[in-house]
Amino acid sequence: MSRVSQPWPPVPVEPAEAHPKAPPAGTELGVHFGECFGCGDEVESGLHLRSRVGEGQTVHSKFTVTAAHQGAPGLAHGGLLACAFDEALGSTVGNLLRRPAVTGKLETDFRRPVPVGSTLYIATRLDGIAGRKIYVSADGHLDAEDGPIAVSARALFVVVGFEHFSNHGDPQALEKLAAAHEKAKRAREQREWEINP
Ligand SMILES: CCCCCCCC/C=C\CCCCCCCC(=O)SCCNC(=O)CCNC(=O)[C@H](O)C(C)(C)COP(=O)(O)OP(=O)(O)OC[C@H]1O[C@@H](n2cnc3c(N)ncnc32)[C@H](O)[C@@H]1OP(=O)(O)O
Repeated sequence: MSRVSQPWPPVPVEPAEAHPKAPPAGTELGVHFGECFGCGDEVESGLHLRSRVGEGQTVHSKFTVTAAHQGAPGLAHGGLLACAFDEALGSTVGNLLRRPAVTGKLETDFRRPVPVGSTLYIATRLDGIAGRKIYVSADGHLDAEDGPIAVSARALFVVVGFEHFSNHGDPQALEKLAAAHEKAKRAREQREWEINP
């Protein structure tokens, strides 16, 4: 079986410019939702993926594989690894472009086994935009930022309106989340004012 992939992005794209209010390089990105399986603090067996903005429309994420993430004994489950990429890619789109978007397509290449106890360093880049379609890809390096690539992924995210989440998800939980974000934003602005009135 050939490993040669289709051209990427598969359609002509515009360069993906980061939003003017996107967090700058070096920013540690917080948890976007405590109950998120990918990054949430409240999910004990979750991935607890952590991300930092890199230079030039990139984000660097990492997570450590635990026994809760096994498929074969001692090895990470492929679906769990795909989940880590969904989170890393989605966080890159959400934070750098600041547009609500959902995963339309996610493709993964599993190149090396990922043992329990290892840390996957995921480097994600924005590849381009075509209307509502955002193309993004990532490489997951084993145990170091420049370690061997164990998994690669490419995804299409589709921009949606906020009603996507209220119509199809849990509107009450969404309101609570929006209120918590607003509170955190006000606290941040207050701190910035105290430092630099
Ligand atoms: C102000 C914001 C501030 C943000 C601040 C940052 C905070 C942090 C942010 C964020 C962190 C988040 C981290 C989480 C990460 C995890 C993400 C997930 O897991 S998302 C859950 C899984 N995905 C779903 O549940 C989608 C389910 N699918 C759908 O709802 C629809 O199918 C949807 C929306 C994807 C598309 O439906 P349609 O009716 O709106 O649009 P149509 O016309 O079908 O598609 C639009 C275009 O996309 C193409 N398209 C859609 N799906 C495709 C596919 N599978 N393959 C190829 N093309 C596809 C279509 O061909 C069309 O292209 P043409 O415009 O005609 O050129």
